[in-house]
Amino acid sequence: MMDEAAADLTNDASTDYPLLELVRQYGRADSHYLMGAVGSAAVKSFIGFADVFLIGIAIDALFNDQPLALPLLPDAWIPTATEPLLTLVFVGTLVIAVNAVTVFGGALAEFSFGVFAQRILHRIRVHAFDAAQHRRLDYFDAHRTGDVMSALNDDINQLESFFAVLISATVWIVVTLVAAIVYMSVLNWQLAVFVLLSGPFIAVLNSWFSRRIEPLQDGVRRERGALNALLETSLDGIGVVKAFTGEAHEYDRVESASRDHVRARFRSRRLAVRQAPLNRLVAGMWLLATLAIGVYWILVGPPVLFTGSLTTGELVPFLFYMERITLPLKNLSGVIDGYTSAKAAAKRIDGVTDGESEGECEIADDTSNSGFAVENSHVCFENVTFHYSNGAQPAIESVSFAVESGETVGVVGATGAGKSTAVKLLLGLYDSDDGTITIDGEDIRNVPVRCLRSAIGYVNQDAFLFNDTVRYNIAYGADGAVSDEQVREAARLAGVHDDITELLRGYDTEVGERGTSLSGGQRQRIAIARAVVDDPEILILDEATSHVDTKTERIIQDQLSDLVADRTTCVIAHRLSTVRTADRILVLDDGEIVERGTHEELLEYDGTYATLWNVQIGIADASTA
Ligand SMILES: Nc1ncnc2c1ncn2[C@@H]1O[C@H](COP(=O)(O)OP(=O)(O)OP(=O)(O)O)[C@@H](O)[C@H]1O
Repeated sequence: MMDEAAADLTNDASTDYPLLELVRQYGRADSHYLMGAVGSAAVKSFIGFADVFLIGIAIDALFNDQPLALPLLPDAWIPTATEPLLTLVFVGTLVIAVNAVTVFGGALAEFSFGVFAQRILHRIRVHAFDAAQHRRLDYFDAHRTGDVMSALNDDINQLESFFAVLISATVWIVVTLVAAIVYMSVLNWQLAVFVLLSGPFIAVLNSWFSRRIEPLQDGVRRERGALNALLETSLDGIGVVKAFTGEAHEYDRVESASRDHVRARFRSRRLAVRQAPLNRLVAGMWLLATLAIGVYWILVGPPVLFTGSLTTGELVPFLFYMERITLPLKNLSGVIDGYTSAKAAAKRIDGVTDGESEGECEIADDTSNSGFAVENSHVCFENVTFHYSNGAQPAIESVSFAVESGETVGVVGATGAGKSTAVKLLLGLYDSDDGTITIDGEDIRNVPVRCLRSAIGYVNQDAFLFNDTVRYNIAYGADGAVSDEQVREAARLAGVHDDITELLRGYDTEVGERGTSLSGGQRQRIAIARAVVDDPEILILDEATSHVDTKTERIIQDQLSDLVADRTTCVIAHRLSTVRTADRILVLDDGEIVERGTHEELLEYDGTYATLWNVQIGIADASTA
């Protein structure tokens, strides 16, 4: 079963024709490939049908003494009835020419469909990824990362078979049916009408199946997403799994999710496999009935409701065409199955791309394009209240404070008090429910996200590092646009330069997945270097030195003091010595500010802060005793 806590990715509000919408949105630039492919496939199928027609005409010319009537060819080219060998060679050459056109048309169609498929998939993949990374953070609170990855990977790959194979198969089916009907009508229009009467039966049968298969395909993709999400979290937390010998538990969870996926797939296949034999049965019955009518007509005369004559040379190709129709009908169920599966994938991709994004400003090389640049970095919270979408209580309630330009403010409070939430609101990662947050007097809702965030250097509690070199991770803070010397300077400020030079490959050392080849303290300091490398106007350190010993922390603070001196800085810390020298300290409790002042003022006030301080001093005394 799917994890109930995570929302389903499928966008049920999506258009009824999500695949058509994808082609319209992303396929326009390559529509000439699509047109070329459809045209080649149509020519291939239509011309390919001429061989049987030619053979039928040859039969009547050779055995029934009828003239060789070949439409579109000048009479002077056509052999007369007195030249049977020439007739045979002539028709044989035409059949070879028809097959050559068919082979060439088929190759051209395959090539063009392939190019179109790869180009449109590239655009969808890149756009879907970009849309995903611009979704608001609460989207990722509500959906599992593995599920989103499954949409960006599995579901987009699923579309490959739609663009590269299914469109061509559909064209083939349509053209085959149209061509067969045209050729059959030319041979005998009355028998062709009889064959057409099978159409409504087949249409009703297949629409019944597709209506039932579609929700089952949605279920398949949902279960696949859930399985992927589980695989991702299990492997992501492999260290914890091993430490708690949780392998058997993880195995059971994956086994159960895989079983759910197999069941969902089985439910949809079980229905789909009945479709092909039923189509075949209807087509076979019609073929037999046509054969019976045709034989009776040739031997006895026209049956009731039929008039005129029918020759063997007409009936034989007619039956060949009917047989050729049954082939696409046999494939119709596979095409419908593939189509519903691709439609389910498209709805999930739509679930990623269609929704509220962060309103990113045009990606500009400099902030001047956006019309706003943070200058004084004066930050003000006014009566800010915020609930997480899945939280019962507000994480922040009626919070008001102002940080003057160049000031350092410390934020302390018990775990879960709302400290990190406050800075996430300042970064615009979430939007407050009530109240306003301003920078330099401008509501941050009106400041383009890119401009806002490029003005803020942020070190969060995770100190997440990318699986790349130390240099890459530090330079990331400035979009990679910094010199090696700037990277080293940032590392010095963060007190990690010496540690880096002692690594095997210095700044070129690969830090491993999430930086696991480094110590927690090294990771935090590299994250600080990343935050300061671009010389941001505002610096936010959220538990940025919690893994660093107090001596190293003091060194970092001394080194950062120059940097911090002329910029607005917000330091969140549990260790109160970290914020002791701040210009102002805010004490948060249960989402509200309960005390504010300098270290000395708060000690004198003798409230929550003083109690916390005394406890920490007591711990320090106990440890040194
Ligand atoms: N993404 C989230 N979705 C739902 N609730 C959240 C989310 N992040 C935090 N919360 C809740 O919001 C409240 C405030 O969390 P926050 O992380 O701001 O606290 P904090 O003071 O920074 O805690 P700590 O010192 O432990 O980091 C907590 O009750 C927490 O459970």
